[in-house]
Amino acid sequence: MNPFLCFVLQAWNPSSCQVSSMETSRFLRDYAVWEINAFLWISLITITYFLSYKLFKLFKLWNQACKIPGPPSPSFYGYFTTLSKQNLTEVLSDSHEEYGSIVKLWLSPKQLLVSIKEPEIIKEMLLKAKDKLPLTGKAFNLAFGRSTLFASSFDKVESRRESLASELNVRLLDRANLIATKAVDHIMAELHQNMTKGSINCKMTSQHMAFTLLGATIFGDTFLAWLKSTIYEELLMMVAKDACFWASYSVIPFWKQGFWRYRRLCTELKWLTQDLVQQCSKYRQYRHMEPSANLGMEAGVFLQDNISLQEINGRHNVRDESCGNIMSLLFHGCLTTGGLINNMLMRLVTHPEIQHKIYSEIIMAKKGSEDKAQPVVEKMPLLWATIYESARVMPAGPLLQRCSLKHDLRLKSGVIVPAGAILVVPMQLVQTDDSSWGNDAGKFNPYRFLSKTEKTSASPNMDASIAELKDQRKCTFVLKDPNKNPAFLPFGSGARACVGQKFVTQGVATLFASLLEQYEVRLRSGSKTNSKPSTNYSMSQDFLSSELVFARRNN
Ligand code: HEM
Repeated sequence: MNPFLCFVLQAWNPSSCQVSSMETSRFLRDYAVWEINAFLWISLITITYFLSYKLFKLFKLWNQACKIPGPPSPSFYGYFTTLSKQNLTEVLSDSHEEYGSIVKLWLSPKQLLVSIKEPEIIKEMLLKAKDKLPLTGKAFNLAFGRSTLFASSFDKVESRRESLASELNVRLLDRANLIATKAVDHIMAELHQNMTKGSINCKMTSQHMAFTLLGATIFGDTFLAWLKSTIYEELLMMVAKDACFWASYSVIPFWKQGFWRYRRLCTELKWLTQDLVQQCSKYRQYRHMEPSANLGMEAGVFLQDNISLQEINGRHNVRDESCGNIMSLLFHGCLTTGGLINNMLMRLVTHPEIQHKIYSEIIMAKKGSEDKAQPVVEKMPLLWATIYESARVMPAGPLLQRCSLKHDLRLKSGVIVPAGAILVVPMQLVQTDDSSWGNDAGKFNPYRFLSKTEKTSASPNMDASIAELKDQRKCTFVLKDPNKNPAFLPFGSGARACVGQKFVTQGVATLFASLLEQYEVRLRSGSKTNSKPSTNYSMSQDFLSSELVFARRNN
């Protein structure tokens, strides 16, 4: 019988008054022992259940993973140690060659990576797997605070993605030319100034151009007039650089001074973002404007329409989330757009014949246009083809990554990828694969995105973005839709595809139309670079950070 129950029954018995104090203390000791035993048993059962569940999941993972082809693990710790010495894309390239279009790689006994190289299966996977790796969301969260655009779970980002996509692709696209032209004028003025110093660094300049283009898009004129933009750009890049490192700690490293220094930088960045948002709101109130009535979106999509400055100051949740979204978007946009601009500049200096043809195209398009001040980028197919080809040969990142956090992923081919496994698409392998791109897949050739036609008038089948060019031989080139090739993935695809694709390509086209009309871009003599960079899997840093000269044209 329960000792506590015995004690209560004895308490009803009058003779129990003579129970000695010794018996009472023995009873209390027994009772304590009983309670401790019960607690230990419950803990043991819970821990055993928890461990068995984990073990069951591990066996299930191993069992499901056995059916996916791939190289055996080099050690108990998987490929993790090997990958620090060898490039992951090279390892995946060898594995795909040996094991086919879907391969697995053990990163650790619990961490399975599945790589897919076949374009049709990739499309299917990118549609079905809607979550991103938890580490990515954690890094964004640590650096920029709560964000509803780059979180790992799809449920958290779905609605904000939609509102941003409609803002960028519906409301702003009509005015994308105008926004880019304003930003480009600003960039060109800075470029004129910098050229007095001689050459400029390609990588830094590209990043700055991307930052200005995006800032003007989100904040409009206010951004272009904002005095703190230079310090903001530096701080944004500093914060972004170390985000993954600090996020990789599973416990916050509060004992490290470096971590607190990093947190201070993050706070400073947030204050600056708030300052910029407030400048925008003041400007809007002063001009009695609707959000987005100015050139850019005036942070309207983030701040939600009709929120006044006082409200913004009072509603911390709205402000924190909006700031997180603005900072993460600026970071993602700057890094990717800067990379694309950098890559394009370098391709143009190493392929002067293409630069020359784009210049002829710009002059011809301008001659046929009524508005001489606005570059008519729709009439420049070679320029668009160069953008797509640059994005193809050197994508913004080596991998597209996804995961399905809750459910196993069943592919039509019969392969089942267990929940929680890391799914990756090796971008350089897919985008330079001979079977999708032909024998010259490794070469930079923008003409692969153009088809020749003898007709000089526009075909009725052309879509809006398709334009035509008459070159010296009077033949016409028509731009193909790059997204028709399932192996074209610089902006991803499926549920988490980039929402900025249309907008950013329009902006970059406007930027280069103005830039190449006014300048011929050359490598500074003596600047070190491969004259024809190859698309090997490790990008050449020499190639990416060369010194350039912008020589003014005599138009
Ligand atoms: C050259 C420039 C850019 C490139 C190459 C690029 C590329 C990408 C890629 C590869 C992804 C992941 C797609 C996937 O996993 O399927 C992505 C996501 C995203 N991009 Fe971009 N991007 C660029 C510029 C921009 C710009 C300018 C914006 C907005 C102004 C933007 C907004 C986004 C957003 C919001 C996501 C996150 C989608 C999500 O996680 O659900 N991107 N981008």
